[in-house]
Amino acid sequence: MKAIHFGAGNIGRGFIGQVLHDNNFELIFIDTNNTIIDQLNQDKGYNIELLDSNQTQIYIDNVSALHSVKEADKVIELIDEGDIITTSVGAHNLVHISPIIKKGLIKRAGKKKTINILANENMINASDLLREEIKKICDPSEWDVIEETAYFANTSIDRQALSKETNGKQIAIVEPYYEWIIEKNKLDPNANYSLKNVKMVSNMKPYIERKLFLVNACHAAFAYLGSLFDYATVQESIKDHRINRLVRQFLAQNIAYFLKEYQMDKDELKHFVDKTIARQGNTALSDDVHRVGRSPKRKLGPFDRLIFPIKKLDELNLENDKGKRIAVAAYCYQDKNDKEAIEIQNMISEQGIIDTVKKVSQVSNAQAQELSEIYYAIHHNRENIFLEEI
Ligand SMILES: NC(=O)c1ccc[n+]([C@@H]2O[C@H](COP(=O)([O-])OP(=O)(O)OC[C@H]3O[C@@H](n4cnc5c(N)ncnc54)[C@H](O)[C@@H]3O)[C@@H](O)[C@H]2O)c1
Ligand SMILES: O=P(O)(O)OC[C@@H](O)[C@@H](O)[C@H](O)[C@H](O)CO
Repeated sequence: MKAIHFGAGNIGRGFIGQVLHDNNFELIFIDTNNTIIDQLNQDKGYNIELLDSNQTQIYIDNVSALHSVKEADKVIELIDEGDIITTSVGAHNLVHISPIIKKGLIKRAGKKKTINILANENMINASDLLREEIKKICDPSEWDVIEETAYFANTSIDRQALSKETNGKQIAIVEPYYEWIIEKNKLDPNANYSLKNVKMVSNMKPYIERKLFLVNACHAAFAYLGSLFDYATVQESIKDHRINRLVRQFLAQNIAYFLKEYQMDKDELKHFVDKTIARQGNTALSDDVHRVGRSPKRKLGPFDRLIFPIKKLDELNLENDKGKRIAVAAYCYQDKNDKEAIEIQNMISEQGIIDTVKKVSQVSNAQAQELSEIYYAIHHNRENIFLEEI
Protein backbone atom coordinates (compact mmCIF):
# COMPACT_ATOMS: atom_id res chain seq x y z
CA MET A 1 0.00 0.00 0.00
CA LYS A 2 1.27 3.47 -0.90
CA ALA A 3 0.94 6.59 1.25
CA ILE A 4 1.55 9.89 -0.50
CA HIS A 5 2.53 12.47 2.09
CA PHE A 6 2.89 16.16 1.18
CA GLY A 7 5.48 17.82 3.47
CA ALA A 8 8.65 15.99 4.55
CA GLY A 9 9.24 18.45 7.39
CA ASN A 10 9.32 17.97 11.14
CA ILE A 11 5.91 16.45 11.74
CA GLY A 12 5.72 14.72 8.35
CA ARG A 13 8.82 12.65 9.05
CA GLY A 14 8.68 12.75 12.84
CA PHE A 15 5.13 11.57 13.29
CA ILE A 16 2.82 10.97 10.33
CA GLY A 17 5.51 9.06 8.43
CA GLN A 18 6.16 6.88 11.46
CA VAL A 19 2.48 6.00 11.99
CA LEU A 20 1.91 5.26 8.28
CA HIS A 21 5.08 3.14 8.18
CA ASP A 22 3.89 1.20 11.25
CA ASN A 23 0.63 0.61 9.38
CA ASN A 24 2.62 -1.10 6.58
CA PHE A 25 2.48 1.71 4.04
CA GLU A 26 5.28 2.45 1.61
CA LEU A 27 5.94 6.18 2.09
CA ILE A 28 6.41 8.63 -0.74
CA PHE A 29 7.06 12.18 0.48
CA ILE A 30 6.24 15.10 -1.81
CA ASP A 31 8.14 18.28 -1.01
CA THR A 32 9.82 21.32 -2.59
CA ASN A 33 13.03 21.14 -0.54
CA ASN A 34 15.72 19.50 -2.71
CA THR A 35 18.00 18.69 0.22
CA ILE A 36 15.46 16.54 2.05
CA ILE A 37 14.19 14.99 -1.21
CA ASP A 38 17.76 13.92 -2.14
CA GLN A 39 18.44 12.57 1.37
CA LEU A 40 15.29 10.45 1.41
CA ASN A 41 15.92 9.06 -2.08
CA GLN A 42 19.56 8.31 -1.34
CA ASP A 43 18.89 6.54 1.97
CA LYS A 44 15.44 5.10 1.10
CA GLY A 45 14.61 5.84 4.73
CA TYR A 46 15.31 8.20 7.63
CA ASN A 47 15.97 8.33 11.36
CA ILE A 48 13.76 9.51 14.19
CA GLU A 49 15.22 10.17 17.63
CA LEU A 50 12.85 9.96 20.57
CA LEU A 51 13.41 12.45 23.40
CA ASP A 52 13.18 9.75 26.06
CA SER A 53 15.82 8.78 28.63
CA ASN A 54 17.44 6.33 26.17
CA GLN A 55 17.27 8.63 23.13
CA THR A 56 15.66 5.70 21.32
CA GLN A 57 16.48 5.59 17.60
CA ILE A 58 13.83 4.51 15.11
CA TYR A 59 14.53 3.83 11.44
CA ILE A 60 11.74 4.32 8.92
CA ASP A 61 12.40 2.33 5.75
CA ASN A 62 10.57 1.87 2.44
CA VAL A 63 10.73 5.60 1.73
CA SER A 64 11.20 7.75 -1.38
CA ALA A 65 10.47 11.36 -2.31
CA LEU A 66 9.39 13.52 -5.25
CA HIS A 67 9.50 17.24 -5.97
CA SER A 68 5.96 18.61 -6.19
CA VAL A 69 6.81 21.08 -8.99
CA LYS A 70 9.75 19.59 -10.90
CA GLU A 71 8.29 16.06 -10.87
CA ALA A 72 4.63 16.98 -11.11
CA ASP A 73 3.86 14.28 -13.73
CA LYS A 74 5.23 11.55 -11.47
CA VAL A 75 3.22 12.90 -8.53
CA ILE A 76 0.03 12.76 -10.60
CA GLU A 77 0.81 9.14 -11.63
CA LEU A 78 1.41 8.31 -8.00
CA ILE A 79 -1.90 9.76 -6.86
CA ASP A 80 -3.50 7.52 -9.47
CA GLU A 81 -1.90 4.46 -7.79
CA GLY A 82 -1.90 5.59 -4.14
CA ASP A 83 -3.96 4.30 -1.22
CA ILE A 84 -3.98 7.37 1.05
CA ILE A 85 -3.01 11.05 0.73
CA THR A 86 -1.86 12.97 3.81
CA THR A 87 -0.41 16.46 4.27
CA SER A 88 1.61 18.52 6.73
CA VAL A 89 2.77 21.47 4.64
CA GLY A 90 1.41 24.32 6.79
CA ALA A 91 -2.19 25.53 6.50
CA HIS A 92 -1.23 28.41 4.15
CA ASN A 93 0.34 25.96 1.67
CA LEU A 94 -2.77 23.81 1.14
CA VAL A 95 -3.79 26.21 -1.63
CA HIS A 96 -0.48 25.52 -3.41
CA ILE A 97 -0.78 21.73 -3.38
CA SER A 98 -4.46 21.66 -4.38
CA PRO A 99 -3.85 21.89 -8.21
CA ILE A 100 -1.61 18.81 -8.30
CA ILE A 101 -3.90 16.81 -6.00
CA LYS A 102 -6.83 17.78 -8.23
CA LYS A 103 -5.02 16.49 -11.34
CA GLY A 104 -4.15 13.20 -9.63
CA LEU A 105 -7.70 12.72 -8.36
CA ILE A 106 -9.19 13.39 -11.81
CA LYS A 107 -6.83 10.78 -13.28
CA ARG A 108 -7.77 8.07 -10.80
CA ALA A 109 -11.47 8.94 -10.70
CA GLY A 110 -11.96 7.34 -14.13
CA LYS A 111 -11.27 3.99 -12.46
CA LYS A 112 -13.70 4.77 -9.65
CA LYS A 113 -10.95 4.06 -7.08
CA THR A 114 -11.78 5.74 -3.78
CA ILE A 115 -9.14 7.34 -1.55
CA ASN A 116 -8.85 8.98 1.89
CA ILE A 117 -7.33 12.46 2.13
CA LEU A 118 -6.18 13.72 5.54
CA ALA A 119 -4.79 17.25 5.91
CA ASN A 120 -2.87 17.50 9.19
CA GLU A 121 -2.37 21.17 9.92
CA ASN A 122 -2.90 23.19 13.09
CA MET A 123 -6.26 24.69 12.21
CA ILE A 124 -9.94 23.81 12.52
CA ASN A 125 -11.01 21.44 9.69
CA ALA A 126 -7.91 21.53 7.49
CA SER A 127 -9.19 18.69 5.27
CA ASP A 128 -12.40 20.63 4.60
CA LEU A 129 -10.25 23.61 3.59
CA LEU A 130 -8.19 21.45 1.19
CA ARG A 131 -11.44 20.09 -0.25
CA GLU A 132 -12.73 23.65 -0.80
CA GLU A 133 -9.46 24.73 -2.44
CA ILE A 134 -9.70 21.78 -4.86
CA LYS A 135 -13.40 22.42 -5.52
CA LYS A 136 -12.68 26.08 -6.36
CA ILE A 137 -10.40 25.06 -9.25
CA CYS A 138 -12.71 22.36 -10.67
CA ASP A 139 -15.47 22.81 -13.19
CA PRO A 140 -18.73 21.09 -12.11
CA SER A 141 -18.10 17.88 -14.07
CA GLU A 142 -14.56 17.55 -12.66
CA TRP A 143 -15.86 18.10 -9.14
CA ASP A 144 -18.58 15.46 -9.62
CA VAL A 145 -16.00 12.76 -10.34
CA ILE A 146 -13.73 13.85 -7.49
CA GLU A 147 -16.61 13.97 -5.03
CA GLU A 148 -17.52 10.36 -5.88
CA THR A 149 -14.06 9.04 -5.04
CA ALA A 150 -12.26 11.36 -2.60
CA TYR A 151 -12.99 11.19 1.15
CA PHE A 152 -11.74 14.25 3.07
CA ALA A 153 -11.61 13.54 6.83
CA ASN A 154 -10.53 16.20 9.34
CA THR A 155 -7.85 15.47 11.91
CA SER A 156 -6.08 16.79 14.97
CA ILE A 157 -2.42 16.03 15.39
CA ASP A 158 -0.28 16.48 18.49
CA ARG A 159 3.41 15.78 18.94
CA GLN A 160 6.27 18.23 19.40
CA ALA A 161 8.46 17.50 16.41
CA LEU A 162 11.74 19.22 15.54
CA SER A 163 14.76 18.29 13.42
CA LYS A 164 18.51 18.33 13.84
CA GLU A 165 21.37 17.84 11.41
CA THR A 166 23.85 15.08 12.19
CA ASN A 167 26.63 14.16 9.73
CA GLY A 168 24.88 16.13 7.01
CA LYS A 169 21.56 14.30 7.50
CA GLN A 170 18.26 15.65 8.78
CA ILE A 171 17.08 13.62 11.77
CA ALA A 172 13.59 14.04 13.17
CA ILE A 173 13.56 14.57 16.94
CA VAL A 174 10.27 14.03 18.72
CA GLU A 175 8.80 13.72 22.18
CA PRO A 176 7.50 10.21 23.00
CA TYR A 177 3.89 11.47 23.37
CA TYR A 178 1.61 11.60 20.34
CA GLU A 179 -2.05 11.84 19.43
CA TRP A 180 -3.54 11.58 15.93
CA ILE A 181 -7.32 11.99 15.97
CA ILE A 182 -9.35 11.34 12.80
CA GLU A 183 -12.97 12.07 11.94
CA LYS A 184 -14.13 8.50 11.35
CA ASN A 185 -17.51 9.10 9.72
CA LYS A 186 -15.89 10.98 6.82
CA LEU A 187 -13.46 8.16 5.99
CA ASP A 188 -13.84 5.91 2.96
CA PRO A 189 -16.00 2.98 4.17
CA ASN A 190 -14.47 0.73 1.48
CA ALA A 191 -10.79 1.38 2.28
CA ASN A 192 -8.73 -1.83 2.19
CA TYR A 193 -6.88 -0.98 5.43
CA SER A 194 -7.63 0.21 8.94
CA LEU A 195 -5.25 2.51 10.79
CA LYS A 196 -3.73 1.55 14.13
CA ASN A 197 -2.16 3.99 16.62
CA VAL A 198 -4.76 6.64 15.78
CA LYS A 199 -7.92 7.61 17.59
CA MET A 200 -11.16 7.64 15.56
CA VAL A 201 -13.96 9.98 16.70
CA SER A 202 -17.31 10.94 15.22
CA ASN A 203 -17.29 14.54 16.45
CA MET A 204 -13.94 16.26 15.81
CA LYS A 205 -14.92 19.69 17.14
CA PRO A 206 -14.13 19.23 20.86
CA TYR A 207 -10.84 17.48 20.06
CA ILE A 208 -9.46 19.95 17.55
CA GLU A 209 -10.62 22.87 19.71
CA ARG A 210 -8.95 21.36 22.79
CA LYS A 211 -5.74 20.91 20.76
CA LEU A 212 -5.80 24.44 19.35
CA PHE A 213 -7.22 26.45 22.29
CA LEU A 214 -5.34 24.67 25.08
CA VAL A 215 -2.20 22.99 23.64
CA ASN A 216 -1.35 25.46 20.87
CA ALA A 217 -2.67 28.47 22.80
CA CYS A 218 -0.38 27.51 25.69
CA HIS A 219 2.57 27.05 23.35
CA ALA A 220 1.92 30.39 21.61
CA ALA A 221 1.60 32.14 24.99
CA PHE A 222 5.00 30.86 26.14
CA ALA A 223 6.52 31.85 22.79
CA TYR A 224 5.11 35.40 22.63
CA LEU A 225 5.69 36.15 26.33
CA GLY A 226 9.13 34.55 26.01
CA SER A 227 9.93 36.81 23.08
CA LEU A 228 8.62 39.87 24.96
CA PHE A 229 11.05 39.09 27.80
CA ASP A 230 13.99 38.20 25.53
CA TYR A 231 14.02 34.43 26.04
CA ALA A 232 15.27 32.32 23.14
CA THR A 233 13.27 29.13 23.75
CA VAL A 234 9.88 28.05 25.02
CA GLN A 235 11.64 26.00 27.71
CA GLU A 236 13.41 29.13 29.07
CA SER A 237 10.14 31.06 28.99
CA ILE A 238 8.34 28.35 30.99
CA LYS A 239 10.98 28.57 33.73
CA ASP A 240 10.15 32.27 34.36
CA HIS A 241 7.70 31.95 37.24
CA ARG A 242 5.79 35.13 36.35
CA ILE A 243 5.26 33.96 32.77
CA ASN A 244 4.36 30.48 33.99
CA ARG A 245 1.76 31.90 36.38
CA LEU A 246 0.21 34.15 33.72
CA VAL A 247 -0.04 31.28 31.20
CA ARG A 248 -1.67 29.03 33.81
CA GLN A 249 -4.21 31.79 34.60
CA PHE A 250 -4.83 32.19 30.85
CA LEU A 251 -5.49 28.46 30.40
CA ALA A 252 -7.72 28.36 33.49
CA GLN A 253 -9.88 31.02 31.77
CA ASN A 254 -9.90 29.03 28.50
CA ILE A 255 -10.94 25.89 30.39
CA ALA A 256 -14.19 27.68 31.29
CA TYR A 257 -15.13 27.63 27.57
CA PHE A 258 -14.80 23.82 27.44
CA LEU A 259 -16.80 23.38 30.64
CA LYS A 260 -19.64 25.51 29.31
CA GLU A 261 -19.59 24.41 25.66
CA TYR A 262 -18.95 20.66 26.07
CA GLN A 263 -19.57 19.98 29.77
CA MET A 264 -16.09 18.42 29.96
CA ASP A 265 -14.75 17.29 33.31
CA LYS A 266 -12.92 20.12 35.13
CA ASP A 267 -10.33 17.89 36.83
CA GLU A 268 -9.54 16.11 33.57
CA LEU A 269 -9.02 19.43 31.83
CA LYS A 270 -6.77 20.68 34.64
CA HIS A 271 -4.76 17.48 34.38
CA PHE A 272 -4.59 17.93 30.59
CA VAL A 273 -3.21 21.47 31.06
CA ASP A 274 -0.61 20.32 33.61
CA LYS A 275 0.48 17.55 31.26
CA THR A 276 0.67 19.99 28.34
CA ILE A 277 2.86 22.46 30.27
CA ALA A 278 5.11 19.61 31.43
CA ARG A 279 5.46 18.39 27.81
CA GLN A 280 6.24 21.88 26.51
CA GLY A 281 8.75 22.43 29.34
CA ASN A 282 10.62 19.18 28.53
CA THR A 283 14.25 20.29 28.80
CA ALA A 284 15.32 17.65 26.30
CA LEU A 285 13.65 19.97 23.77
CA SER A 286 15.05 23.33 22.78
CA ASP A 287 12.16 24.86 20.89
CA ASP A 288 12.93 28.31 19.49
CA VAL A 289 10.32 30.98 20.31
CA HIS A 290 10.51 31.91 16.62
CA ARG A 291 9.41 28.42 15.51
CA VAL A 292 6.52 28.31 17.96
CA GLY A 293 5.62 31.98 17.35
CA ARG A 294 5.95 31.68 13.54
CA SER A 295 3.26 33.26 11.32
CA PRO A 296 1.68 35.52 13.98
CA LYS A 297 -0.92 36.82 11.49
CA ARG A 298 -2.28 33.28 11.10
CA LYS A 299 -2.17 32.73 14.85
CA LEU A 300 -4.03 36.02 15.46
CA GLY A 301 -6.74 35.15 12.93
CA PRO A 302 -10.39 35.07 14.09
CA PHE A 303 -10.65 31.26 14.25
CA ASP A 304 -7.18 30.50 15.55
CA ARG A 305 -5.74 29.69 19.01
CA LEU A 306 -5.63 33.19 20.54
CA ILE A 307 -8.62 35.14 19.23
CA PHE A 308 -11.32 32.47 18.96
CA PRO A 309 -11.27 31.78 22.75
CA ILE A 310 -11.41 35.54 23.48
CA LYS A 311 -14.49 35.89 21.27
CA LYS A 312 -16.20 32.82 22.69
CA LEU A 313 -15.51 33.78 26.32
CA ASP A 314 -16.79 37.32 25.65
CA GLU A 315 -19.97 35.85 24.10
CA LEU A 316 -20.42 33.65 27.16
CA ASN A 317 -19.70 36.55 29.52
CA LEU A 318 -16.74 34.69 31.00
CA GLU A 319 -13.41 36.22 32.08
CA ASN A 320 -10.71 36.44 29.42
CA ASP A 321 -8.45 39.31 30.47
CA LYS A 322 -5.40 37.02 30.45
CA GLY A 323 -6.11 35.85 26.89
CA LYS A 324 -6.30 39.48 25.79
CA ARG A 325 -2.85 40.12 27.30
CA ILE A 326 -1.41 37.11 25.46
CA ALA A 327 -2.97 38.30 22.18
CA VAL A 328 -1.36 41.70 22.75
CA ALA A 329 2.00 40.02 23.40
CA ALA A 330 1.52 38.39 19.97
CA TYR A 331 0.83 41.84 18.46
CA CYS A 332 4.16 43.01 19.98
CA TYR A 333 6.05 40.01 18.53
CA GLN A 334 9.03 40.81 16.32
CA ASP A 335 11.05 38.52 14.06
CA LYS A 336 12.92 40.03 11.13
CA ASN A 337 12.87 36.66 9.34
CA ASP A 338 9.09 36.21 9.58
CA LYS A 339 7.08 37.94 6.82
CA GLU A 340 3.90 37.95 8.91
CA ALA A 341 5.62 39.44 11.97
CA ILE A 342 7.04 42.24 9.78
CA GLU A 343 3.63 42.80 8.15
CA ILE A 344 1.90 43.17 11.53
CA GLN A 345 4.52 45.62 12.85
CA ASN A 346 4.20 47.67 9.62
CA MET A 347 0.41 47.67 9.92
CA ILE A 348 0.63 48.90 13.52
CA SER A 349 3.02 51.74 12.60
CA GLU A 350 1.04 52.78 9.52
CA GLN A 351 -2.59 52.21 10.60
CA GLY A 352 -2.44 52.10 14.40
CA ILE A 353 -3.21 49.22 16.74
CA ILE A 354 -7.03 49.57 16.66
CA ASP A 355 -7.35 49.23 12.87
CA THR A 356 -4.72 46.46 12.83
CA VAL A 357 -6.51 44.25 15.37
CA LYS A 358 -9.84 44.87 13.63
CA LYS A 359 -8.38 43.75 10.30
CA VAL A 360 -6.21 40.84 11.46
CA SER A 361 -8.38 39.43 14.27
CA GLN A 362 -11.79 40.70 13.14
CA VAL A 363 -12.76 41.77 16.65
CA SER A 364 -15.55 44.18 17.61
CA ASN A 365 -14.96 47.90 18.26
CA ALA A 366 -15.16 47.31 22.02
CA GLN A 367 -12.68 44.42 21.88
CA ALA A 368 -10.32 46.46 19.67
CA GLN A 369 -10.46 49.32 22.16
CA GLU A 370 -9.68 46.97 25.07
CA LEU A 371 -6.78 45.34 23.20
CA SER A 372 -5.37 48.75 22.29
CA GLU A 373 -5.40 49.88 25.95
CA ILE A 374 -3.47 46.75 26.95
CA TYR A 375 -1.14 47.31 24.00
CA TYR A 376 -0.25 50.86 25.11
CA ALA A 377 0.25 49.76 28.73
CA ILE A 378 2.66 47.01 27.64
CA HIS A 379 4.37 49.21 25.08
CA HIS A 380 4.99 51.76 27.81
CA ASN A 381 6.43 49.12 30.14
CA ARG A 382 6.42 45.38 29.40
CA GLU A 383 6.28 44.61 33.14
CA ASN A 384 2.69 45.91 33.11
CA ILE A 385 1.58 42.63 31.54
CA PHE A 386 1.93 41.05 35.01
CA LEU A 387 -0.15 43.67 36.88
CA GLU A 388 -3.31 42.44 38.63
CA GLU A 389 -5.23 45.02 36.59
CA ILE A 390 -4.12 46.88 33.50
N1 LIG B 1 6.25 20.45 14.25
C1 LIG B 1 5.28 20.23 15.12
O1 LIG B 1 5.54 20.08 16.32
C2 LIG B 1 3.84 20.13 14.64
C3 LIG B 1 2.94 19.41 15.46
C4 LIG B 1 1.60 19.31 15.07
C5 LIG B 1 1.18 19.91 13.88
N2 LIG B 1 2.09 20.60 13.13
C6 LIG B 1 1.56 21.20 11.88
O2 LIG B 1 2.10 20.46 10.78
C7 LIG B 1 2.32 21.33 9.66
C8 LIG B 1 3.80 21.23 9.26
O3 LIG B 1 4.58 21.68 10.35
P1 LIG B 1 6.13 21.31 10.45
O4 LIG B 1 6.56 21.75 11.80
O5 LIG B 1 6.37 19.93 10.01
O6 LIG B 1 6.72 22.35 9.36
P2 LIG B 1 8.02 22.17 8.47
O7 LIG B 1 8.31 23.51 7.93
O8 LIG B 1 9.06 21.44 9.23
O9 LIG B 1 7.51 21.20 7.28
C9 LIG B 1 6.68 21.61 6.23
C10 LIG B 1 7.19 20.96 4.95
O10 LIG B 1 6.27 21.22 3.90
C11 LIG B 1 7.02 21.50 2.74
N3 LIG B 1 6.20 22.27 1.81
C12 LIG B 1 5.81 23.57 1.89
N4 LIG B 1 5.10 23.92 0.81
C13 LIG B 1 5.03 22.83 0.02
C14 LIG B 1 4.44 22.55 -1.24
N5 LIG B 1 3.78 23.50 -1.93
N6 LIG B 1 4.57 21.30 -1.77
C15 LIG B 1 5.24 20.33 -1.08
N7 LIG B 1 5.83 20.55 0.11
C16 LIG B 1 5.73 21.77 0.65
C17 LIG B 1 8.24 22.26 3.24
O11 LIG B 1 9.30 22.27 2.30
C18 LIG B 1 8.57 21.49 4.51
O12 LIG B 1 9.45 20.42 4.26
C19 LIG B 1 1.89 22.72 10.12
O13 LIG B 1 0.56 22.93 9.73
C20 LIG B 1 1.99 22.64 11.64
O14 LIG B 1 1.12 23.55 12.27
C21 LIG B 1 3.40 20.73 13.48
O1 LIG C 1 2.74 24.71 13.92
P1 LIG C 1 2.15 26.04 14.34
O2 LIG C 1 2.90 27.20 13.78
O3 LIG C 1 0.67 26.12 14.12
O4 LIG C 1 2.33 26.12 15.92
C1 LIG C 1 3.61 26.01 16.50
C2 LIG C 1 3.62 24.94 17.59
O5 LIG C 1 2.72 25.31 18.61
C3 LIG C 1 3.21 23.56 17.02
O6 LIG C 1 3.98 23.21 15.90
C4 LIG C 1 3.34 22.49 18.12
O7 LIG C 1 4.68 22.13 18.29
C5 LIG C 1 2.51 21.28 17.80
O8 LIG C 1 1.22 21.62 17.41
C6 LIG C 1 2.49 20.29 18.96
O9 LIG C 1 1.57 19.31 18.68
